[in-house]
Amino acid sequence: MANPTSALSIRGLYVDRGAQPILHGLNLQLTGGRLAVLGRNGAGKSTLCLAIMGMLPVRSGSITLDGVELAGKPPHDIAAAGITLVPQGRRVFPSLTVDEHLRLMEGRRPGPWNAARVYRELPRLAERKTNYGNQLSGGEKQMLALGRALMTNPRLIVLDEPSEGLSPLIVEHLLQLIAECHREGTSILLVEQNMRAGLTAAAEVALMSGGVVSHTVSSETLQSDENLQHQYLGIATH
Ligand SMILES: Nc1ncnc2c1ncn2[C@@H]1O[C@H](COP(=O)(O)OP(=O)(O)OP(=O)(O)O)[C@@H](O)[C@H]1O
Repeated sequence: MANPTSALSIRGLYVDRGAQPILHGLNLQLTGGRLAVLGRNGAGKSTLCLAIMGMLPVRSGSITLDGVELAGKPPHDIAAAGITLVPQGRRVFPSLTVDEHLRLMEGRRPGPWNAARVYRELPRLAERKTNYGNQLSGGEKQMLALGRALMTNPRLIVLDEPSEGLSPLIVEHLLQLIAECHREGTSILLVEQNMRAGLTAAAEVALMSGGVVSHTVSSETLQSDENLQHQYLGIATH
């Protein structure tokens, strides 16, 4: 039996980038512990992730975690509330070592994750402990971005396209670790263009286009509906 997970509720979210409106009254509910958000390039997925983390201003709307309003709060308050983001592109510092990245996050929130456990679960990082960010491969950077996020012992982890540019083997390893976090009670919001990764990670999928969530469907429904795949992910039907 999984531990109880936190509920994320987003209602009527409007977010702009510069003068351009990007999210247009987006609604999303994560109540079952794991939700994948799938959509094509430009659907607004990264904008959503950054807005949840307080890294883009919310024009209007509500973002709550277990009923506590977070919209309009700065990123450090949102991190303190237990949300962590694994950003698109990994954002690893070129001149910090693997170990320094992890130590930066040490002791932020109590919980089962510490550097020893990150090294145990991601042994490749232990081998690269003294290497600098700019010496890591794409897969190693993604492992570090995930390890660093886990060091904060999050209640909700938001992952923005973690599978981008990685081999299927590495993606599988990361998804296994994410599933383990979920079993321990962390809620997972996995944003992807890669349908396979999204379907593996969650039983429920929010389909995003044009800055809103248009449908929320089960992963079985998406898997069997080629029209939906074509419409939201641009996967060719035949
Ligand atoms: N820094 C920025 N300044 C202004 N507009 C931006 C910026 N970043 C993205 N946009 C615009 O916001 C819209 C949504 O982009 P966003 O990155 O959220 O989409 P996405 O679904 O994550 O796609 P991708 O997978 O390509 O990142 C796009 O029209 C994009 O051109």
